[in-house]
Amino acid sequence: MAKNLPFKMNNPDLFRDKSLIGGEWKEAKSGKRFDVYDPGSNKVWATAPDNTPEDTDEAVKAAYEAFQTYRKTNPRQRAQWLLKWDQLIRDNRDDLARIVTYECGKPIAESQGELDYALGFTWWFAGEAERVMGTVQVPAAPSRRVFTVKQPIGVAVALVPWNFPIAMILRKAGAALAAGCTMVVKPSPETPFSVLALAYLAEQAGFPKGVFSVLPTSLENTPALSEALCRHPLVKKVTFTGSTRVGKLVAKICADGLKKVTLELGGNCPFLVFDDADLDQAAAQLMALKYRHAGQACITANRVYVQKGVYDKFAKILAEKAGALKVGHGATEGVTMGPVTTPRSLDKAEAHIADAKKLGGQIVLGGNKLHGTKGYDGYFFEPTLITGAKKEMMVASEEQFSPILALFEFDTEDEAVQRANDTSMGLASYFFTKNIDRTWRLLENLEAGMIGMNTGNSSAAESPFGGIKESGYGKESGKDVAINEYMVTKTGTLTLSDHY
Ligand SMILES: O=CCCC(=O)O
Repeated sequence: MAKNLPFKMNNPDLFRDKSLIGGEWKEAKSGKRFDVYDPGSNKVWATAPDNTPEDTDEAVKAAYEAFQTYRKTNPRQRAQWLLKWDQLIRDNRDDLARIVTYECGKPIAESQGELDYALGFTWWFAGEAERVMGTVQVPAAPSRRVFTVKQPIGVAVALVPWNFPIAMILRKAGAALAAGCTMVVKPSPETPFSVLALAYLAEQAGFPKGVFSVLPTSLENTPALSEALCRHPLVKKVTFTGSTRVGKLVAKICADGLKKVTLELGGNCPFLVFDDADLDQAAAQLMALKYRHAGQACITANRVYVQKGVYDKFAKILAEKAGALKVGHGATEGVTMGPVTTPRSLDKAEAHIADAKKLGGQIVLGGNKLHGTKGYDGYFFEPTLITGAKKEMMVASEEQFSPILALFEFDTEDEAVQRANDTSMGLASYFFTKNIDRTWRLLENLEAGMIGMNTGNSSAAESPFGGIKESGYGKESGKDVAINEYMVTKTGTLTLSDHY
């Protein structure tokens, strides 16, 4: 199956290019397939079945049928399947990383890093499966006893993005499968194969047929197929990671069927650097956060506010570090920044640069599309640094999702907080300071679901992940909160007839 791939695999069976529905590998009912491009070369490297709404009913019904027995499996059994899945993913880490690189462009070392991060979820949720607990209570009515039990909610649908195709799936599926739910996944059209490979390994791990199904679809059919899944009466839970615009549509559609929803949406995250910060630490963290996957993470630093006294020095450190990035195909040895994943991101990046220039920003590094120039066929954009950024610029109000780093200057802490919070979104905020009082004030005053304090990386299986404001609702990962997203709580009340 994998013989015409542009890269070698240690385990060729891992490459799957059919849908997995109720334990069967299938073509779409229409028989149509769509092209998947390598963003590093702008070439089609494989095709996948182009499912449409007519394919959804079979997948959901199979998941519903599987749910009837899976919901009753012992939590220890579910933990054992999750641990077996975890081990198989670990054993196939390097092959999976290669697929991720050809799907979304990130350098191999970053794809491997994504696998290591993602394996935290299978491991963590294996533990969570056995620790779901209810409560027992003596209420005000003396002859009664009240208790709660938690049960899996039913068939869950996951609508997942292309920027972290392995991690986003394992974060959602780990929680759902630990809870006793079955899941139908609609991967992004850019990244079907990493999810199908995970599905193959889930089968090998022993999960029963229909517990984990995958329906790839093209960009053209994504809205209709997603809507059909969200509207299906047997679907009880929808989890979505993506833009705030689409998240609002998902919430509206799911409201019709009163489905439980988790939304991980846009970020527009601020990153504050105070005069007393360790600038080398702040710069190292910012480089990893901003240029990781060419700026395409929901929690990336979108607006970097630097206090007046260190602004020029910090800009100089960043220009040196960003200037040293090696841009190229993610599979090429030594490359530290790959392409953006879709050509649409290049258009947006160019619009942001033109707007920043018009409003007086200085492009101190990069600023140009490389795609179609100097032998770059893929969707490459130069690592870019803009100084003199202003709040009127597009880079302040829109998520860049490209390797553009915009530096804004601020004077006081109050001003920094006001500007950081001046957005409809609230996913993550970051700050760098050595002042402990300020640290506590900022933790309380910044409007975001996750606060990075002298760090640009706070994502981990053990930590609740999720935003506030228009960055969505619900939590993924972390103790209790994430698995609860896939459960319902039932209250039992017992009256004792011979109350003492
Ligand atoms: O892009 C969103 C997810 C990034 C993360 O999990 O750290």
